[in-house]
Amino acid sequence: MLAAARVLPKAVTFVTGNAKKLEEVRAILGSSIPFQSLKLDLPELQGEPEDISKEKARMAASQVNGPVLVEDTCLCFNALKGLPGPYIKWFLEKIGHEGLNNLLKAYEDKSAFAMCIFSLALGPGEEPITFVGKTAGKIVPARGPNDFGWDPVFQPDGFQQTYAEMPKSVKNEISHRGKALALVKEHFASANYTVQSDGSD
Ligand SMILES: O=P(O)(O)OP(=O)(O)OP(=O)(O)OC[C@H]1O[C@@H](n2cnc3c(O)ncnc32)[C@H](O)[C@@H]1O
Ligand SMILES: [Mg+2]
Repeated sequence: MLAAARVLPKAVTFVTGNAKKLEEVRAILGSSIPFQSLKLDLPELQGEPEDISKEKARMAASQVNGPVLVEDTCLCFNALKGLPGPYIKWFLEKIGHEGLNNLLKAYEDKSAFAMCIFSLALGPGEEPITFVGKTAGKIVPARGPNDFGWDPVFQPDGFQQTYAEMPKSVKNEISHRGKALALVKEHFASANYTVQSDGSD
């Protein structure tokens, strides 16, 4: 039985400063969840990945003044007990693909996992709901086009190609982001949200 419909004042806004993330979210969600997007560089927070994602959603919801979806992405090296994790953005920016490989030079274990945590806040002051997707793999010397973050150095388990080398459709099928969004879709399917028709502002 479907839960009673929760009426949202407007469509959910996916907030990100990253055009590549938005491209993947659009490709994965298709028309399954109607959403709009807003390019906003939210602060890079510190802490546990789930807390970071939730806090991002709280900040986004108060800025948008409505329902928002955000995500925070981590790249976690098992030999480094999960680091760089949520700090991968700065590691990538400062030391690049080669530096990421060098971080693991001292270790035999090159295994890693990519993790995406989406948070949905239905409005300002509302407790965000999180959806986690993880894909296991290993860190390899860069291969493939360099158009999205650390894609060239992450080779998912069971594949001979890095994320960067594989067709986008294959990445989206198996990726951390694809898995997290499958849970977001399930949530929307069961939550039965409706959007107020006169809610434009
Ligand atoms: O505005 P937001 O959504 O925060 O966008 P961002 O680019 O700041 O993203 P994060 O804070 O989540 O930092 C994650 C870093 O990992 C990169 N990244 C995220 N998803 C990726 C993916 O699927 N493949 C490769 N790199 C990715 C991204 O470019 C950042 O450098
Ligand atoms: Mg960010």
